[in-house]
Amino acid sequence: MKINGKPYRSIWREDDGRVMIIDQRWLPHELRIVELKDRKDFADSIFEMWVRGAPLIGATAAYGVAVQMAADPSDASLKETYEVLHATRPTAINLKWALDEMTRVLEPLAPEERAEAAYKRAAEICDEDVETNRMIGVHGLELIREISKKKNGGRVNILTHCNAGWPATVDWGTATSPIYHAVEEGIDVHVYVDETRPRNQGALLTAWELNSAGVSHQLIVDNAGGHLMQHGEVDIVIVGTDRTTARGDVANKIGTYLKALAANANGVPFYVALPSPTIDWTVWDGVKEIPIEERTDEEVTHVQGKGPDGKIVSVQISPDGTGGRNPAFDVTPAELVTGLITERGVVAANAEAMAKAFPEHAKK
Ligand SMILES: CSC[C@H]1O[C@H](OP(=O)(O)O)[C@H](O)[C@@H]1O
Repeated sequence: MKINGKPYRSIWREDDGRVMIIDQRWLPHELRIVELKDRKDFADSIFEMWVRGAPLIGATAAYGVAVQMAADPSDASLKETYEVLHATRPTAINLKWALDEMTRVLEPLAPEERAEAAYKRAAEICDEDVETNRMIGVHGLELIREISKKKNGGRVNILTHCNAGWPATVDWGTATSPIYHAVEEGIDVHVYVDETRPRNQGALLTAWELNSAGVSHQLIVDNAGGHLMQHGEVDIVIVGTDRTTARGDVANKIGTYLKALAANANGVPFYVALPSPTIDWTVWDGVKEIPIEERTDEEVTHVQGKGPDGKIVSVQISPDGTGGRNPAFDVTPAELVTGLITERGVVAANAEAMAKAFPEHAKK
């Protein structure tokens, strides 16, 4: 996507070999581009959310393996790197998917061949993510186009939660890709952006990218979505996911489940933009089986923003002595999901439809 007219990906490798990211902790107020130099940088960048979003976490881990292979391509190093990076965040399955993929490619190679092969595969994973998300946009556009036609070209109101946009991926985003494709086609689209406490990925990142792209949008508090749906002001909900099970249960940022309940109660279609590396074919019941990351109290008791002097500050919003509980994700059961927007098309949220769309993964 473009920032001030200049195209960016969220992670890239410079011609001189350095791996660069946009440190998202400072957006939208500061664009800080940093090099990830060693394995610790990569682990810190994922755990501390300099980069975040399931597909981007996977892409970052892939490059983390490559940088480590350049430092030490031994079997022990490859195994330890898998463990170190895998331990950073538990919910997004793309992390394990990318580490498994890098291991699959590198394990059979002689150590001296591993660094070059790792960088090549990491770059492919990034390019594949971009194309996957573009296709999610192409298929999701159909849904928006249908609503627009039903409204005789009237404005299509879309609600999204957290940031499943360009900063959550290498490019395009997943939930935002259909939006960008619809705007490119000239469809009148308006996006209600959930702020998404506690880290406000919606307020800080989704609003920023939509603003940069000139897409009509308004920021809303997390608790306003149900009201807007009750009053017919939301035509479709499109969210991302960090892990979707083989039967279509969807783990996504905390609060997604509540939006799905409200959508279901008000007859609003609830779609999940789902790149296939985010499907965990090994789990069935998302509520029982998907590990939900618990993050720090401070993310709940404090909020970050730009102070009067323009500096980014974190302020305490709750009394001294008040602790917090901070589950970072929840699981929306498949029965609340209208459909899964994948790179291969819109698929019903059930095991049979998913296996048909991705036969290479269907249990034999
Ligand atoms: C396209 S995946 C985006 C997904 O990741 C976010 O979580 P986090 O910001 O904590 O990495 C959120 O669940 C988004 O929907």
